[in-house]
Amino acid sequence: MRISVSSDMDEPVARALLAELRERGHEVRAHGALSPGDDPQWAVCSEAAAREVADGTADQAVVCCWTGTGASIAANKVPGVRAALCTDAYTADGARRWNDANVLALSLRLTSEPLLREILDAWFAGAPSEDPEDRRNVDRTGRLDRERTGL
Ligand SMILES: O=C[C@H](O)[C@H](O)[C@H](O)COP(=O)(O)O
Repeated sequence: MRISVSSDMDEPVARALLAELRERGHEVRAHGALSPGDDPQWAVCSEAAAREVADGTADQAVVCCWTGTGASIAANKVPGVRAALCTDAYTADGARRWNDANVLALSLRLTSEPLLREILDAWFAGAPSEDPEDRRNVDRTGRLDRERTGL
């Protein structure tokens, strides 16, 4: 899978995320503090990673900041993006299953390396639910994108 990764801080867990994704065979593109010369501000690098999902350059993205809040807010402003701030594996599984989330947001502060691996296991094992009610909910969030973009 092609995964865009952003972080506003060059923290050990963000480096571990890059390594873990590469070890799992993903093609990784880094943004922000993980890419020399990039603007590391969370609003900028999270948007850059999320836009790659929206335009099809990436299949998914993982966006990180200290709390995960700014990264998830910025990513969710990009039409077509459904970013989920996940602090545990159960939430990551639900985000893929029920919300068809295509961007994983992580807190650099809360996510230890073992927890990171659990979250990634659940995220990549999860597939979107085919339950019609779940689909209706996800589709309805697309209506908000259309309202904002006029498309
Ligand atoms: O939501 C925002 C994030 O948690 C940022 O990572 C945080 O604001 C970083 O703050 P500073 O750059 O002041 O350390």
